[in-house]
Amino acid sequence: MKFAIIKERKNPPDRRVVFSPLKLAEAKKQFPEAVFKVESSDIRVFPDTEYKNAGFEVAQDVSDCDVMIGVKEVPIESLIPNKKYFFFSHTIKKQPYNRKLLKAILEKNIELYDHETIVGPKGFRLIGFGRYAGIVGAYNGFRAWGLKYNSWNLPKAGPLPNQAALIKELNAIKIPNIKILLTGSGKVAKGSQEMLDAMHIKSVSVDDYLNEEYNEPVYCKIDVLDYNKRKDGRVLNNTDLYKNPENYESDFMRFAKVTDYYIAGHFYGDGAPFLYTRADVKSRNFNIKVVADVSCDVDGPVATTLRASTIADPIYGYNPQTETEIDFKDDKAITVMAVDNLPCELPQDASEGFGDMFLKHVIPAFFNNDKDGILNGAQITKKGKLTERFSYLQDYVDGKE
Ligand SMILES: NC(=O)c1ccc[n+]([C@@H]2O[C@H](COP(=O)([O-])OP(=O)(O)OC[C@H]3O[C@@H](n4cnc5c(N)ncnc54)[C@H](O)[C@@H]3O)[C@@H](O)[C@H]2O)c1
Repeated sequence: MKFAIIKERKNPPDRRVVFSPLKLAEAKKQFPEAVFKVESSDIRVFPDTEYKNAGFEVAQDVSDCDVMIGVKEVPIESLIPNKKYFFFSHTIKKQPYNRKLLKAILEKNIELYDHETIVGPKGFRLIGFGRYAGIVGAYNGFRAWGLKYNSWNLPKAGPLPNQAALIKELNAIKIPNIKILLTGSGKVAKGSQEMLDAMHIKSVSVDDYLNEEYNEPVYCKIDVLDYNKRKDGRVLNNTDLYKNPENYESDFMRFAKVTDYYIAGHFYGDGAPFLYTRADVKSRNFNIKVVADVSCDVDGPVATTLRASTIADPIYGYNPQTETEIDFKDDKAITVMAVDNLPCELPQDASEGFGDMFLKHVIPAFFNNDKDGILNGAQITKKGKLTERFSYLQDYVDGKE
């Protein structure tokens, strides 16, 4: 089996790669029978020379390989017919902008496997970048705070080499005695928490957070049952909320009253109460000044997020009275950082993590007859047709919806 690590061609460029030179060497060691070839790239976070030095062939032409492994969508003109491809295709939610791509994949008899559709036996995704989003999101929020209040001037995350460098920057500034709220219990929240802990910011309980004053910065990490309550007053469990969101209402304002900097790292389930609405933000009890919205559900549960922002221009202001965007430095503004592709700002670490996940969960399937059904479950197209699991995309491909 011959695998190609392909060049990213999407714009703006994504510097991540599925295998760093180090992880590719690990893959080769574990699977000596596999051949790995690297397509030359001048935008990848690891230069060609590092792959060459690790003993891999780097070439302009990888059309002799069987399996093409990339990160983002491959432009139609670069798709090589009759190959297997792995990348984030952004087609499974019928995204209109990628309809032509999926059509071309079928026409070119390509077997498409999407990183998003690679799931374990319980249906959980095996490839995800939440942790890196949480790491960069927390950092970007502190950066936004410094710019808003002219208290420090942190560099952007993208040009810094790795998480350790972000932590070094944060540890060189003096955070005032603010209260920091973090929502979520998954990978994003964990990534943000890593940063707060690395800054030695004290973690406090919900009760203390709501009631105590501190002469140091503190943070509180909360989950769904902290910021939602059942309308009938009963206290049940997370599953009850996931299953019956209509029985709940938001209990977020008690946190908004005391919070200065809010990091949104939760997963928002459809039908759940909004954490805070535009009306809530108008309240005198809403004291949040900076929001790093990593969850980034636009015009929804975190009402200050009017739109996703970009790595190039990550920060904007929200005017609570007019419910519109203003300069984030304006006195009236709540400052919002809502970049929706944060892992791209940490390409080196995210690539190392990508390789770990891909080597653990996907590469073995090529050599064990796919005994756990990883490839079978993730496959979107086969012999010019949609697979059964993805047959719901037929109308989308045909341009009927
Ligand atoms: N801005 C970015 O660049 C970026 C990058 C990655 C992820 N995200 C977003 O961040 C959010 C969190 O991602 P993650 O990787 O931490 O997710 P995750 O899958 O690791 O964690 C989700 C958590 O939510 C819980 N959960 C499951 N169903 C739920 C429901 N109905 N309501 C509330 N909680 C539920 C799960 O038990 C789990 O603890 C997602 O909305 C994701 O799209 C944003």
